Amino acid sequence: MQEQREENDSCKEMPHQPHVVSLFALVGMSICAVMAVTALFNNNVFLTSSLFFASFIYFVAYFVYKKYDNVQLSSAIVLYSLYLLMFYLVYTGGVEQTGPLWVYVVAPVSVFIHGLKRGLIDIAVFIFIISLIMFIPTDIVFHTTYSTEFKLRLIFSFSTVTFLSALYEYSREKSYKHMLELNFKYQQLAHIDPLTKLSNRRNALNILQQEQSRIERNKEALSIILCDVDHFKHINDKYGHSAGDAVLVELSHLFNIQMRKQDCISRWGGEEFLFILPQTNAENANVIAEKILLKLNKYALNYNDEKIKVTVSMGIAQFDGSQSIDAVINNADNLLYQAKNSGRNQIFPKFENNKT
Ligand SMILES: Nc1nc2c(ncn2[C@@H]2O[C@H](COP(=O)(O)OP(=O)(O)OP(=O)(O)O)[C@@H](O)[C@H]2O)c(=O)[nH]1
Repeated sequence: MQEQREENDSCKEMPHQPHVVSLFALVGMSICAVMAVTALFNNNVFLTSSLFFASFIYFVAYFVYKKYDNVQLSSAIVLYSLYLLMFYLVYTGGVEQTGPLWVYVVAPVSVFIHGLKRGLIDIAVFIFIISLIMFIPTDIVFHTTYSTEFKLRLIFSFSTVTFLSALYEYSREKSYKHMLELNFKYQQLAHIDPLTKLSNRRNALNILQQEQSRIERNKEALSIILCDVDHFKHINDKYGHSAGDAVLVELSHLFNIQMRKQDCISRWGGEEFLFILPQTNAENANVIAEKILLKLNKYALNYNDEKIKVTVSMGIAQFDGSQSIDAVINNADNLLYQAKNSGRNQIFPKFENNKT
């Protein structure tokens, strides 16, 4: 149970930012539409229709995201239609050979959408194709020619922008991962007791709340055991505070061994522990509590060559969903108090099979 409830224990891949992809689609759609109108005024019919078509494709990308929530398909449409538009602009030269000026958009968009590795592979393929388009001489219609200086400078300056975009993306990914790690660490600190590494009181209460709704649905029994170390002050006074700490850590290991995987063991406070036992009635909880008591009675904890004998007292309360969590905890607390008052090293309530 504890394992399942532990917060994310690994840093996930950086997610694509769906909203930014839809924004790319909107911006692409608007810019292409404006450029198409400009080309229309310049009587460039072929460019006008190509840009209107590109604008429509960006609209499709936006629609796919909004209607079907398909970010991957929407990203692919945005990116590869951008590539096709750039190939077209480099091939034809656009208006007065200014078409290649737009290729710089490709670098940041590629690494943003596909991440560093895949983005750089895409860009390498892109550079290869525009080099082919520019350097391979052809007299096919609409193919424009550029000076060698222009072609080389375009490739070099585009590579520089790619390098800077990759650098930016690298530091963005790094800080994102660092942020996830910090987030994980603080979540751990908020839920785990630093000394024993058990769930803390807050986490135990969360778990009880979740279990309460489950019990209400499934009508299953759940028991809690409130367990307090006997005369712990005496252990601290006799062996020192560090020894007291070591006792708490050792007890936590021992409880972990005795309990089932679905049970939750938490440090309720000071020298007090709370066990949450799902699908367990009070009688069965008593069997587990008995096992712990017997184990401790035969056991002495080792601390700096000293053998420290430890006993615990426990109060068990069954939770059937009709009471409040506070009421069940109070019930267990009262029973623990009775166990203490009856001489400690025992469990309350007493059951038939209670050997103490
Ligand atoms: N070493 C150590 N001691 C702690 C910690 N938290 C609480 N304590 C000590 O636990 C002791 C609890 O003492 P009491 O409440 O009198 O209880 P007790 O001595 O166990 O007596 P009973 O519960 O009546 O059997 C106090 O001395 C606290 O200082 C901790 O994290 N480490």
